[in-house]
Amino acid sequence: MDNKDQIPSPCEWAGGVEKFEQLTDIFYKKVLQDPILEPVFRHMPAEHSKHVAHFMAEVLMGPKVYTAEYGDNALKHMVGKHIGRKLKEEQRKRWVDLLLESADEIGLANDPEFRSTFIAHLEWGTRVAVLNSQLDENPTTENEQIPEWGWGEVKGPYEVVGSLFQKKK
Ligand code: HEM
Repeated sequence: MDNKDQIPSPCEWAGGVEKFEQLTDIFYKKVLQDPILEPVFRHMPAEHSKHVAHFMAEVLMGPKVYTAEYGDNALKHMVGKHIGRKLKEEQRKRWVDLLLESADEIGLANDPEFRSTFIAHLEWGTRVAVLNSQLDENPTTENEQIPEWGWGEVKGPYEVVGSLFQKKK
């Protein structure tokens, strides 16, 4: 087997879909206590937290649970939820801060490699959400796939066994 087949996805490395459900569960409890974010999320449906967990896990190359829930237009549905909301940088920043606070509280994997790829996804995703929220129409086309976010430039923790500065062959 090619060695690459044994590399865990970031989702798997972090503990799978359940870990992301745990993360968003505590995160949205904080959101509803937060003066900057509460007005944005006050009408969210009860299942919102789970849906965001499923989306995040799928992006981080986990099982396609979000796609299974919404079908071929899953990405369009997700993007559509942000359209027209006119989100502000202050709200985006607080969203990221509270999510990272929640990650530490539930003991989400905190190795440099996982956190680096995770924060890169959050930076990208939240900035895209703010940009999309300024639009009045959904730019996503039919059947557009949910993006995949891998280990990126840091490679995975599988490369760091033994020594932090081990040379790659
Ligand atoms: C990586 C960043 C983000 C991800 C992965 C994400 C993911 C999602 C998903 C999957 C949904 C749809 C949930 C469903 O299917 O029912 C959603 C809806 C929503 N998101 Fe985001 N989001 C992100 C960033 C943000 C930010 C920064 C804000 C605001 C500060 C935000 C505000 C909302 C709101 C208000 C909804 C609609 C909630 C409702 O149905 O009432 N999102 N998001």
